[in-house]
Amino acid sequence: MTELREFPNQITTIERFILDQQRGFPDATGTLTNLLYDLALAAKIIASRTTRAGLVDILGSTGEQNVQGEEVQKLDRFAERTIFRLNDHTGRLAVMASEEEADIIPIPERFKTGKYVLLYDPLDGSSNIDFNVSVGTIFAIYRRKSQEGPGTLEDCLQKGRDLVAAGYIIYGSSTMMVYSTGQGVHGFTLDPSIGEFLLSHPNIRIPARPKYYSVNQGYERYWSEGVRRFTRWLQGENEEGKELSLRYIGSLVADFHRNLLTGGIFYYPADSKDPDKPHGKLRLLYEAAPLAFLAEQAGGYASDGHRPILDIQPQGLHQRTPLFIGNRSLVEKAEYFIRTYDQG
Ligand SMILES: O=P(O)(O)OC[C@H]1O[C@](O)(COP(=O)(O)O)[C@@H](O)[C@@H]1O
Ligand SMILES: [Mg+2]
Ligand SMILES: [Mg+2]
Repeated sequence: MTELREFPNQITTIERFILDQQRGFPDATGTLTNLLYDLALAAKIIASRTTRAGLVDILGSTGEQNVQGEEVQKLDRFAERTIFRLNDHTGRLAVMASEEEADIIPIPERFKTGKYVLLYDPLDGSSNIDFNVSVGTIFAIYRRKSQEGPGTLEDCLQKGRDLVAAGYIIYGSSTMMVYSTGQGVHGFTLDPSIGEFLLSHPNIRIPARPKYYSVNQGYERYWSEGVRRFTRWLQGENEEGKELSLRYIGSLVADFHRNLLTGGIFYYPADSKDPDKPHGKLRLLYEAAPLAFLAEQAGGYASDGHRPILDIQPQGLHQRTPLFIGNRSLVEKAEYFIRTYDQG
């Protein structure tokens, strides 16, 4: 009988791992290291609610509407407050911005500002919160562009290519934190019995043989010709004999995480469903760019159907973008179908 290992061969906490990575940068001041620590702590606090969701007052709506026009869930609000309150007073940040807040989030005047910029989707997969389906948090870290003092909108509108670090937390059957500082993608699993994130998935690489495609096929009638033909190709209408299986959770973090480990493609294309959202639903700054950074670090690729997500210059805090992300061969195939069958 296979003996179940109580712990990984090597027990490495996220703190230890981040510190070891920092050693590679003699000029490092430890500020980024501490910022990642704070995000790991925020993840533990949010996980302490998600793992007891039905027992604590965290399910359901707040009755408010956010800048996206979506109903704000109690867990959206709790996650938002937790990340803000853990980062507003540390002196590490110049400014923050969140998917839930209309404007940039300044550092309170009574606190010092610092050299980094934190952008985040506090709770991703909100439509799944009340049904015990995996949800997540997504974060993106940039260096400020402005000199000193309060950070600016310009500090938040940076291309994904300029990311210093990005990652997500997934609150699922286990809680994991997956991030990259440009030195590969690494995953840590929270052991609630000791309250530590331990290294469980070092150096994640997207497998070359993809297994799944993930898209909300309920919107097919609103898709362009190119996207519809690409989907047929994924389903097996191709000479390469490729046939992928469909998986769609409806939480971007969870769909991306699965495909990162199994190989595959997630896409949320532009569609004609909602004239107010001609560029699809997902947000460039809080969702597409940070995950694109991870995808490329793991050997994959992310595109808006025409160009790399990481090369898009953001024009606004809540700019939306079509997203095709996963194995490079599949995303490039999507670009080929869109280029071939969709004008413009
Ligand atoms: O219900 P749809 O249209 O398929 O949209 C699902 C998508 O919307 C999202 O929930 C949007 O993110 P938020 O939950 O952060 O608003 C993604 O996680 C998910 O991929
Ligand atoms: Mg989201
Ligand atoms: Mg969200």
